[in-house]
Amino acid sequence: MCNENQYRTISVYQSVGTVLAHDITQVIPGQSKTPIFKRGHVVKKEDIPVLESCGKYNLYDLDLDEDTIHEDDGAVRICEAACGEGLSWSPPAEGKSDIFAEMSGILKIDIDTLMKINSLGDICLATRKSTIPVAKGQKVAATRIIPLTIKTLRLNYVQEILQDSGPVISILPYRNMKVAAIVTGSEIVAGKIEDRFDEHVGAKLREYSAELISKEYAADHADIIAEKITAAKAGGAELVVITGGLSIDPDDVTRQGVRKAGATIELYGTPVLPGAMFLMADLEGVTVLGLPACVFHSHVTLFDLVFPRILAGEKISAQEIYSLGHGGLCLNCPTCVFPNCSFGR
Ligand SMILES: Nc1nc2c(c(=O)[nH]1)N[C@H]1C(S)=C(S)[C@@H](COP(=O)(O)OP(=O)(O)OC[C@H]3O[C@@H](n4cnc5c(N)ncnc54)[C@H](O)[C@@H]3O)O[C@H]1N2
Ligand code: MOO
Repeated sequence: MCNENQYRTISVYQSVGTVLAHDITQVIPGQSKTPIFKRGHVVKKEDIPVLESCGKYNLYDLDLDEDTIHEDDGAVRICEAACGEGLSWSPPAEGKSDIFAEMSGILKIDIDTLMKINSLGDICLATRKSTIPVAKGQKVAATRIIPLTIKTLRLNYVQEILQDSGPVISILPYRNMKVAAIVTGSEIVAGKIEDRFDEHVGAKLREYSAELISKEYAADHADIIAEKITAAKAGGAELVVITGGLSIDPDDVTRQGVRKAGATIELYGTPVLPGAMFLMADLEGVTVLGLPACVFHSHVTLFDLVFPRILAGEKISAQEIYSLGHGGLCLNCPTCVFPNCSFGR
């Protein structure tokens, strides 16, 4: 650990003229937690009662040698080593730097390396959950060292781990994707039920700036659905979304249509609610998603977990979707805070 001689203690009553070795925090329970004095502040007579009110009776007068790194510099060095492209960080306050997304996309965390770093015990790297969609400017992580100072060698070791692994935190940006929609349902084709695609699924495509290149209606016939899928691919779709017809009625023939189009069904049936009847298929490199009608009445479904990741270029396996059963139950809260909840995490 650190050389004891570097940590001289001074009574606050004799501290006038002392340069503060670190930010000093004032906590007012239930109200605020702010650095009331910053590192480098020169203590004045009138500061003494304020320091007392924060419960500070002694201060450090640090004398760091070149083998020792201050907490503020430590935080910055961890940010530099842990962050990939598309991230920025705040100047340290109270020894901690916050890390922000510089672009919208999918947050990726190298969980194994994160665990390695945090298991060292004197480094804190706290992140949001991997694979959540984040918007430009959102906080995604924060870091600090635990002691006030750390040996340079120790931080060099952290940097070596990160050099070997590559960035622990990165953002996969969304691509502009051409999406074709096929809305199934003979009742919709006949005009008996008004199509609500645009306000539900369409809104989500717009939210992520995906390009809706076509929207076709298909009655509940496998051949018609297959034709529409073939045409969507020929029309340049990179992703085909088909709604409805995915549960257990005789009229639910979307799956048969996908098969007739020649696509390979990678997944039908999931442990995620809403989204149990979700389908995922591949048609010569074009992803085909079957969205059960829950997308028309639930604010959030499995589609919200999968769609942004596809836009970011990720290939999601059936096995990964099966693993979502743990955390796969949406509680349909009156005020939805997704993705900041346990759904799909
Ligand atoms: N006995 C069972 N009932 C249900 C099961 C089940 O396994 N056993 N599965 C449930 C699940 S899970 C889902 S999800 C729903 C819906 O499944 P489908 O994808 O087959 O939905 P549809 O039958 O095609 O439509 C249901 C309902 O929604 C209306 N709809 C469909 N598309 C649109 C649209 N574009 N705009 C407006 N409304 C639309 C449609 O007219 C139907 O009224 O099944 C559960 N039930
Ligand atoms: O596919 Mo359904 O969600 O379980 O509504």
